[in-house]
Amino acid sequence: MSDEKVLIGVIGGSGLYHLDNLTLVKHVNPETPWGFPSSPIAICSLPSGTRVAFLARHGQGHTFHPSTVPARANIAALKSLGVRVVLAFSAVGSLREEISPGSFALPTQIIDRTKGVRPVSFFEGTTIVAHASFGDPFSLGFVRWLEGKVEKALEEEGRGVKLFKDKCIVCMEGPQFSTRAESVMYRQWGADLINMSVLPEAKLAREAELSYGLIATATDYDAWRPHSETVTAAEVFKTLKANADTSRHVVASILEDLQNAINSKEEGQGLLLGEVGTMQYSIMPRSEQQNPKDRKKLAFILPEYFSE
Ligand SMILES: CSC[C@H]1O[C@H](OP(=O)(O)O)[C@H](O)[C@@H]1O
Ligand SMILES: Nc1ncnc2[nH]cnc12
Repeated sequence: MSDEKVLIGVIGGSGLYHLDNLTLVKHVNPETPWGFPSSPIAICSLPSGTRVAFLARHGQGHTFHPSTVPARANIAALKSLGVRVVLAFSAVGSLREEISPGSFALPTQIIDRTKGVRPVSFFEGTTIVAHASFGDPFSLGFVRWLEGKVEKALEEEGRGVKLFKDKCIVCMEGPQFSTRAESVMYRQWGADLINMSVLPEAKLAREAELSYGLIATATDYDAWRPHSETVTAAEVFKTLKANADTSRHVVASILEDLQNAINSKEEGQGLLLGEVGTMQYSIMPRSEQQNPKDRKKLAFILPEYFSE
């Protein structure tokens, strides 16, 4: 563990590769039992000194495609820096007319359409079995906290970006976009947004007992509209820059309040850090059969349960 703790982690998705509206303090590149993160992590700070650890999900040069993002290393590296709360950003397709490209959304549910090719658990390949609770895949306390703060930040920015709440996101495998039939089916399932990145990231954050919330930034209407062209990368790129500028503004304007909320006993324990302690009830209890090497590996993310 690094001795300089940073409580807040931000994961930037497509188009969001830096937080250059904050001051860069340094880069760190922690090696984890699951390898190195997608890119060195930038520790950035506000003028007040409040710091954030920023990680570009696809690497600085967007070199990882969605199925090969080293999500375990990313989450483990953030946790090793002291991070307790992860605010992730993602470029998403919209499955609803009212969520126009350029809108922001805070999902509270996920439908998994990944294809089993991504490692989804820190416990995979070990002698220790755990079943994390995932009925509410985002940290509801954190999401509810974000709603008002993000809305205020968007109003302050004055570009008219709307915020949608309580939405359901489909995570597909990719890297190709959906067919028209799939896109229509996801709407029938009740989904509102689609991306390729929220899983396994959200699952791994839960296993590491981190609070995790996603700000979904809409770039296109996916492929469900009968009389429109289907989505292309070129279409997505049109809104990426404006969405990234707004995302940076949101981070800068909520950071201080978020740090204070984490530090405040009442809000911090009750709302924001609701996942702390949850893995205690998820790990199968036959600890005498746990291989010491596996315990050491898992102690990297859950020292409370696996340190000697
Ligand atoms: C560039 S379009 C598809 C790509 O964009 C999203 O990435 P991220 O979630 O990291 O912003 C989507 O999930 C796909 O990976
Ligand atoms: N339509 C779409 N499908 C999946 N991921 C996306 N990311 C941005 N737009 C997307």
